[in-house]
Amino acid sequence: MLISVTGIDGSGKSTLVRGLTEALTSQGHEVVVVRPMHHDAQLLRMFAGARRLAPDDTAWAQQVEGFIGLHTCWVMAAKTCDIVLPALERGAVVVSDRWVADHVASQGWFGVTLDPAAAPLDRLPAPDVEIFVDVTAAIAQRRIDARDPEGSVGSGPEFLTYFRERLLDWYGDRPHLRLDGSEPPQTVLTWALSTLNGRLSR
Ligand SMILES: Nc1ncnc2c1ncn2[C@@H]1O[C@H](COP(=O)(O)OP(=O)(O)OP(=O)(O)O)[C@@H](O)[C@H]1O
Ligand SMILES: Cc1cn([C@H]2C[C@H](O)[C@@H](COP(=O)(O)O)O2)c(=O)[nH]c1=O
Repeated sequence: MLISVTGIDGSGKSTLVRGLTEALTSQGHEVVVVRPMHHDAQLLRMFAGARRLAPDDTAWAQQVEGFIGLHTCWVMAAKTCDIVLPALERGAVVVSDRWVADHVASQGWFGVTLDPAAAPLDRLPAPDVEIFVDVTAAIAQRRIDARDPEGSVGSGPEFLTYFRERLLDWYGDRPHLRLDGSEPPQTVLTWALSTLNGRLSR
């Protein structure tokens, strides 16, 4: 089973992923956690360098953001082939910290339109359960400020507001489990498990 956990930065995705991993492992499931969009530090420095090379050149900036957006799609494809598909084939529960929804919803902020014909997103497996941990931008920003006083890539109230609105659009009529991430972590976990345990025991 593939479970994706989606939400704006600071919404509590990683916290929920950790709770799910612990709970499902203790029930006897093999749980594999993946962060399909996570870039290593060297790649992030490369992106930052590319942005700095010509900061006032709009055409260059668009080219760089387009490259980063598309590159991330291929990172997801590679991690899916290396980690997700083999785990699903042997019957493990895969818990993914972000999935396609996160990437598609955030890219407009960077001026990037992902062309499904050029990006492999349509070929990635659809999650069996999509969990959307939803919090307001203000709550997320407070948590990010407390966690990363230096700031991080996905921060800033305007970005978070944009990202959340696009996620709400994305999930408009798609089946998903939306959880109120402003509740305490244990409450969010209990809600998620009550849905998952019904699906996993089938
Ligand atoms: N339900 C919650 N209530 C209060 N605080 C929470 C809750 N969930 C997570 N937090 C805290 O908020 C911060 C962000 O949580 P977490 O790292 O899980 O979010 P995230 O969505 O994975 O963030 P990012 O996408 O930026 O990595 C952490 O300091 C965490 O302890
Ligand atoms: C939401 C989003 C993020 N990214 C980038 C930003 C980070 O480098 C990673 C995500 O890392 P995380 O630790 O797993 O949150 O990916 C991106 O390229 N596209 C996005 O939509």
